[in-house]
Amino acid sequence: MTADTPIVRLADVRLDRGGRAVLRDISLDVPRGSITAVLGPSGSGKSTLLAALTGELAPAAGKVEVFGKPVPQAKKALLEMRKGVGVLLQGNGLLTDLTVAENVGLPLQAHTDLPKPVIRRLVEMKLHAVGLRAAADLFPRELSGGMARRVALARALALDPPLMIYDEPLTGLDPIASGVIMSLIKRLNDTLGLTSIIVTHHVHETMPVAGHAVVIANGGIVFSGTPAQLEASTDPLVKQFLNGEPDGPIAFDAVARSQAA
Ligand SMILES: Nc1ncnc2c1ncn2[C@@H]1O[C@H](COP(=O)(O)OP(=O)(O)OP(=O)(O)O)[C@@H](O)[C@H]1O
Repeated sequence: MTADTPIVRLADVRLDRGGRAVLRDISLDVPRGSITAVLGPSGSGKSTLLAALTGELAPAAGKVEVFGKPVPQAKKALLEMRKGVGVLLQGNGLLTDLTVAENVGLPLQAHTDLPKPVIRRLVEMKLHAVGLRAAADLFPRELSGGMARRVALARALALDPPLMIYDEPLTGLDPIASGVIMSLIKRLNDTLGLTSIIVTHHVHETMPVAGHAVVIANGGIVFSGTPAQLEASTDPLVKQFLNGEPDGPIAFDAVARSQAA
């Protein structure tokens, strides 16, 4: 992989779920060091796209490459690739019986042979990176929603993955905590030299930190460009999504409505 190789590349990808195509003709390059926002209304296929990047879902057509190589199908090779991909899941996934430090240390214990004092030191560094060093001995129930998200972020960073994927990182957070998380995502990306993909429907909170935005709707990519280009777009589909309008070319609640009618 050269410095110019995109960290993630999708070429003419089709992704199926339950025997039907959810996304078609998806082509996308994520350059090293960038922050890319993948936006789209509920049910548009954001999680499906994520599943393709982490190798949970094999493409029905086209190529999905991470770190310059096709995402492996074989279990061992896939696990190896995943060590390089930090994923912040929607639900945080913290284990309630473990302290903050123990939660953050889990990936290091599972995937390295490092001695305990080294793991402890690395955990301290990760907690410091998210501004929570003082919370090391607390249990998840003692944390606010924003703190818990930051602990989950520290854990996702534990193995120093070059690629971070954030799945709806703002769900359930108030505006202040949301602002903290977004600036943290940006700061970590820039200071640690990461590449970040943020999958979200929170357009307005995400645009200030993103360098590139992709909107998926109606089974494909309907916009790809800078946040400024997104803001200036006159495409009715993009405008409907940005303005949160129920009526327009995006049929995002078509099923619910026809059932309700
Ligand atoms: N395992 C599955 N089997 C069948 N259909 C599925 C499966 N998973 C998702 N789908 C369908 O694929 C489409 C895209 O779903 P997906 O969860 O990727 O959307 P999303 O954009 O992540 O939505 P949200 O923002 O609500 O999480 C939906 O129509 C959904 O019903």
